[in-house]
Amino acid sequence: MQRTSDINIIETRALPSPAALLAELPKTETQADFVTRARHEINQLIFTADKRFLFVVGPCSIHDLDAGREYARRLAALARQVADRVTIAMRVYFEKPRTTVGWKGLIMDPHLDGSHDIAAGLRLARAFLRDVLDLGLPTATELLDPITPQYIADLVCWSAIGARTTESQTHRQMASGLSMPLGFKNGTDGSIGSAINAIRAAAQPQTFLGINVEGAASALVTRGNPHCHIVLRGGSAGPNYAPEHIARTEQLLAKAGLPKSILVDCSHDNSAKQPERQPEVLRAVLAQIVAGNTSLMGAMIESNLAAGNQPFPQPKDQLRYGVSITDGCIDWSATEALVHEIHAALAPRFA
Ligand SMILES: O=C[C@H](O)[C@H](O)COP(=O)(O)O
Ligand SMILES: C=C(OP(=O)(O)O)C(=O)O
Repeated sequence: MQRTSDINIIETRALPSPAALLAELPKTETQADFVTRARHEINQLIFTADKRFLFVVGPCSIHDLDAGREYARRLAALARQVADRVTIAMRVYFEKPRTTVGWKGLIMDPHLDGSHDIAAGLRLARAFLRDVLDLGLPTATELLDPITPQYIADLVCWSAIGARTTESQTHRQMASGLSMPLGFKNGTDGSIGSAINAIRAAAQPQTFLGINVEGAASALVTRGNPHCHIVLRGGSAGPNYAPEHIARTEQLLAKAGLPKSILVDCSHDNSAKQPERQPEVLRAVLAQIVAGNTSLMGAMIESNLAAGNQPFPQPKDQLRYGVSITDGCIDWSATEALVHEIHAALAPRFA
């Protein structure tokens, strides 16, 4: 008989079930309480008149756990200094969507060598999330593969669906079952409509194919996630954080009957992929808030210990410490200065 399936599958590697990984790396009661409180606080910031600002900041991707932990320690200390006006969540990004191909993140290729040891990647990701939570820092990540959440979502305080997947039904269904506040990015072409449709779809009950905690193929029936909002990240036509873009987004949200809650990603097409331009985007957002805007709830920045990025792939022992292997980032001192700038800019709101 002619073979008609698996013609292009070379190998199938079994993974531990989510239940097995959760048992191996359980969360503590303290971590569960912290995640619950952080999600609640972020929801307050995004969906109510709470005056505090959500700042999602951290590396474009985590590839070196020691550098990631050093970054997290510094960020946790900084977060405590500004907590009265700014809630900081760390970008703990383990899954990278690629325009064509490239390294797909720590979960997919933790050894950075193309061996794609996903079981190790899931284990490292889970352990790292626990470490960040133990520092008292809320965790933020992009959820890309629809199976990944079963392994790590219990440790995630805020999540994003990226520009390349906001239009995907699979991701909207997944979002409808997630327990944390979640931002849908506008499309890479700049389309706001796909993110608004995504928020509406994710708010509805959905039934979709996935795995249960034992790893068995299952139909997952969701309640709908009421805590989804838009993230403006610019698009191929240019940035979308200026007052006219914000006003247009507010109009479209209102027309769709959605809360006017917007987070601006200062990176990607909002900074023409030039990391050093992120501060100017953030300052433009702050200026709008100071001028009275009430729909801008927060911002995101890609930041690392050191500035820029480095070519990848390259031999692991030649990688520079604290430098991104995906998108370029601003360095620690610029990040620290920006956080204090946000805190100072918000002073009139709290006067
Ligand atoms: O934030 C990360 C990148 O912009 C995204 O993963 C796409 O990267 P690429 O265009 O280099 O593939
Ligand atoms: C991939 C990312 O962003 P976007 O989906 O906006 O390109 C990201 O924030 O890492």
